[in-house]
Amino acid sequence: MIEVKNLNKSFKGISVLKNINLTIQDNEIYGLVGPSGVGKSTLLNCLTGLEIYQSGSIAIDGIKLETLSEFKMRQFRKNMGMIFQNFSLIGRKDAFHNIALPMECWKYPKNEIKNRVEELAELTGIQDKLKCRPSELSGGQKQRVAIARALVMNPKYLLCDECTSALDPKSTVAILGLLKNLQQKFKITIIVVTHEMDVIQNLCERMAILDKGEVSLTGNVKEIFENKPKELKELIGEDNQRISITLDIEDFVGVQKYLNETNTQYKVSGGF
Ligand SMILES: Nc1ncnc2c1ncn2[C@@H]1O[C@H](COP(=O)(O)OP(=O)(O)OP(=O)(O)O)[C@@H](O)[C@H]1O
Repeated sequence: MIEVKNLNKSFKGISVLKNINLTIQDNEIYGLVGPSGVGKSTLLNCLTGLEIYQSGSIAIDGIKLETLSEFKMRQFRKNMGMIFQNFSLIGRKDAFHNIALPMECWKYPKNEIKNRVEELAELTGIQDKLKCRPSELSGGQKQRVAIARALVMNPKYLLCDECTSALDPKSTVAILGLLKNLQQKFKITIIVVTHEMDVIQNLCERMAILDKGEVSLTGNVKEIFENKPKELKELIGEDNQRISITLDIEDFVGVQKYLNETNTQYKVSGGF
């Protein structure tokens, strides 16, 4: 379980995350959404210990990250897989060695690495691509390599930062299906940062909306999209729709009646 309490993070005195409180349960798929620049990636980086924070606390399975030494933090990071929009693969290595990289860094025996890479390649559907370099793969295949690499150390958490934003709709659906299957197979907790509301609705059970560095709303995805609270409307731009129409005075009376009956806000300006 991830528990974020009163988290504050700033860069060079400029506050980015303000008093963030979040709880993410084991084995759930949790969505983080919010306008560009609101601090979503920064929050993910705080969760993986890649960014320090000025105050507050992040406890993952009861371990407070702010208390970990550098060595313990490195050990802890084995538990956190990450995938990104740009895949972050190493261009000169083939898919096999991209996936194997974390295990090689931790000096696992070669046969163990081979077995694990082949198992994950099969699960992610790239068993015939292991000798290909990233430049020889499609976007969807690159993301499958990145997912396999993120899971190679058998992490408990998988953090996805805009992981389908660079993919076409068909590849997006395939990757979302793959993530769901892997979540069930390995019983991992997945945190998804995205701009795509379809991704949230298709993949996540609960979600948080970040606004101006703060959590403006948390809750069940289905309920939030059914009830459309103002926080969601603001995010998807439905709160503020303005249309401008020109009417003859005779027509205006009927339209005005309708606007009043439907509680629609309007402004009248006259002219010839
Ligand atoms: N290393 C850094 N140094 C200084 N400022 C940073 C750094 N990283 C991020 N920021 C700033 O922190 C704010 C939040 O950035 P972040 O990337 O977390 O936003 P985001 O919500 O993920 O945005 P997007 O949806 O566009 O990816 C931005 O104003 C950004 O410029």
